[in-house]
Order: sequence, then C-alpha cells, then structure tokens
Amino acid sequence: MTFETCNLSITRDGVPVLEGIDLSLPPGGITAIIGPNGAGKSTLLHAMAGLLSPHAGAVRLNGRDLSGIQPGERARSLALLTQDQGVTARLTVADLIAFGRWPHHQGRPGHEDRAAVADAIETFDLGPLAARTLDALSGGQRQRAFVAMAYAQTTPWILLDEPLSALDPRYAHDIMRRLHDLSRTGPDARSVVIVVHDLGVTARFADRVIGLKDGKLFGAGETGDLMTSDWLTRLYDTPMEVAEVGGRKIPFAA
Ligand SMILES: Nc1ncnc2c1ncn2[C@@H]1O[C@H](COP(=O)(O)OP(=O)(O)OP(=O)(O)O)[C@@H](O)[C@H]1O
Repeated sequence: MTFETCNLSITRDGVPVLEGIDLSLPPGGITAIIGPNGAGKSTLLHAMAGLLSPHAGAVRLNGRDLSGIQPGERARSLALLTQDQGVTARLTVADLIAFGRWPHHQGRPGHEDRAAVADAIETFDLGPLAARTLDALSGGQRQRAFVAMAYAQTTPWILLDEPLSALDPRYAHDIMRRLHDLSRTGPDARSVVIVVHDLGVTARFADRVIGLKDGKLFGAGETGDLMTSDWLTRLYDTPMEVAEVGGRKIPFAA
C-alpha cells in the first residue's frame, strides 16, 4: 500500500502553507518529516490523514484519491495521532487504547478488538499502567499510551505528529525502538510517518526523510543520503554538522 501526494497544495485561512508537494512513500519502515518551525510538517500530516482538503492536487492511498475513500475505510487504513488529542484525563490507559478500536466495532467490541487492545498493551509495555487514569501518568508514559492507541487501530499506516515532544531521551528512544520494530516485522509490518524535531532520533531510526521548508518539498530520500551537514545547513538555514560516533551519525547545530 503506497501513500502518495501529487502536486499537493494546502491553503489555511487563505494563505498557501503547502505548495506542489510530490511524494511517494513505499510501505514499511519509518518516514520522518523534518524541517524548520512553520515549514508545514503538521499540515502535511493532517492532509495525508484527510483532515485538510487540498487546494490543488491530491493525496492517494494505493492509487485511490483519499477524498473518495469513505471515513470508515479511511479510519481502517490510517491512524493519526495529533499533538492535541483532547481526551479526558480521567480515562484509563486501557479505555484510551480501546477507544482507538471504535472505527472497527462502532460501540460493539468483539474478540478481535479485545485482542488488538491486549496486543497494544503488551507491545508498548503498558500492562502495569493499564488501569491507571491518564492524569496519573508521567508525560512520557502518557505519550506511550497515545502511541499504543494509534497502534491498536491495526491500520497499515500510522501517522504521528511530534509524539516525542517533551520526552526525555530514554522515553524517546524507547518509543522509536518499538515503532522501528513494528515497522519491519513481516507481512503485518506497519508503515510509520512521524513529524519529529530530534535529528539524532531521525538519523538513528528513520529509514526515509522528508524535508520541508517554507511550505515546499526541500528534499526526500534515504536517511543516510540526506543527513549531511550541507543538506541540513540549507534546510535549517543555520550551520549544522554531522558527527560520526561509533558508526552512528549524530547531527547537531554547529
Ligand atoms: N489552523 C491554522 N489556521 C491557519 N494557519 C495555520 C493553522 N495551523 C497552521 N497554520 C500555519 O501554517 C503554516 C505551517 O504550519 P505547521 O503547523 O504545518 O508547521 P510545522 O512545520 O508543523 O511547524 P512546527 O515545527 O512549528 O510545529 C504556519 O505558517 C502556520 O502559521
């Protein structure tokens, strides 16, 4: 199942924020969307999820225009985790994750739904926290629960808008490692698209990178090919270096 944007342009409040974005994402692996603040990363993710209608161009899932896919089928094809989920803090972790199954059961959960919730709780190591309410979790634990909710939707595509913000390195790496594992496990592998600011995490875990700048596609390709000081310096308009430590590339602002 490929995800494409064809000459995608998005206007918000009459102002163009994305222009002529052409992308083709193959299934599997992690794709990181990076770029300066205000470049249009969240806008692109929301457009890919069908929450913003294109001003021009199209988003295509497996060759089909997203606008022609019914909401139920869309919800079974892709899960979007936005920055502001707006759910009540009194919800338990297990209820939150079960909530993600709604498009599948519409209020009448069955065996498959319960199995998906149990799998998400196990995959994201949330067993000891399952009965806790969201307001009784640390920021990192809460983020993990939200990512698990997206995972429990068992969609081929998982779109995550800055799920690592406010996480310390241990939690950030923990979530990325889990996403990395589930994006390459055979026929059930999920395809993950993630908006991220942490370039260290990107260099380490992303298979592909999409760079956005001023609402335009700055570049897209294999992470190893793009993570160079020259490309990052031009993307961020600030001097960037890429150090190599223990065989790993570590980008940083010089
Ligand atoms: N709801 C909205 N209404 C109008 N304009 C918006 C809205 N949301 C975002 N924008 C504008 O669209 C542009 C792109 O914003 P977007 O949030 O997609 O960027 P971003 O790359 O995700 O930024 P950041 O890294 O700061 O989160 C910005 O100029 C922003 O002001």
